[in-house]
Amino acid sequence: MFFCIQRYYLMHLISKKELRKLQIKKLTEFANSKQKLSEDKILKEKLLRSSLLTKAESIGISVSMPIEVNTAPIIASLWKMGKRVYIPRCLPKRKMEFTLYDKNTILVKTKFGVLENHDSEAIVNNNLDLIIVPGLAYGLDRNSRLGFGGGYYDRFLEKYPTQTLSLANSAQFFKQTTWRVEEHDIPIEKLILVK
Ligand SMILES: Nc1nc2c(c(=O)[nH]1)N(C=O)[C@@H](CNc1ccc(C(=O)N[C@@H](CCC(=O)O)C(=O)O)cc1)CN2
Ligand SMILES: Nc1ncnc2c1ncn2[C@@H]1O[C@H](COP(=O)(O)OP(=O)(O)OP(=O)(O)O)[C@@H](O)[C@H]1O
Repeated sequence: MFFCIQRYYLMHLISKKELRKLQIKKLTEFANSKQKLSEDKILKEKLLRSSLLTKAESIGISVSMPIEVNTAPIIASLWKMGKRVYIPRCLPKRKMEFTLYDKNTILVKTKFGVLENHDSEAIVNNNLDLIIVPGLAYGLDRNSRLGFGGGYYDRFLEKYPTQTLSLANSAQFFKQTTWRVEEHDIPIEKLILVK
């Protein structure tokens, strides 16, 4: 019986690649809605009240693209709270590091479309108290996460384990993980949901 159920679920799991494509389409449409604006606000407020955040002094957070939860107002609040904010930058071999981000930082757009700090003198810190991990989809049953497919966060977190948190709007979260989770996929410690 157990094996039959397990087989049923395996047969109905979607590949990460397929779901990525579906989610990018869904999130692109959602990005233009009023609902997204209101959910961004709710998620920001919930995050700022969470104990993981209040306890953390150094925080890793990405500069969002339009289809992601808007991190600009979150970063502004973190600065006001006196937190040290670090943003990721991609390195060769799908590696990533975090660089200090303050009001004087100049951001450069990469080929992939994200803003990064490319200053060679930037302060690098990969030992952060908390990392807010971006994603396209999250599964509530396993705290699983699907990203853009670079494998940057899984590689990074394997080397520099720390507390992780993700913000999930209504277009990003799934009650069940309907995609094939792989061995290298690191679950997110805390998911903050819009509802
Ligand atoms: N806002 C934000 N920043 C982020 C991430 C994210 O998900 N969101 N990342 C989360 O991981 C990292 C960047 N993730 C990436 C994921 C995939 C590819 C990628 O597929 N690149 C193609 C080339 C794309 C092009 O040249 O246009 C490749 O390497 O083949 C690049 C970056 C770090 N910064
Ligand atoms: N820790 C790791 N060590 C080696 N390879 C890895 C590791 N994590 C991921 N990979 C490889 O990177 C590729 C992309 O992984 P995956 O599909 O999990 O990316 P993702 O989590 O969606 O992306 P991202 O973290 O950049 O948002 C896969 O080929 C995977 O095998």
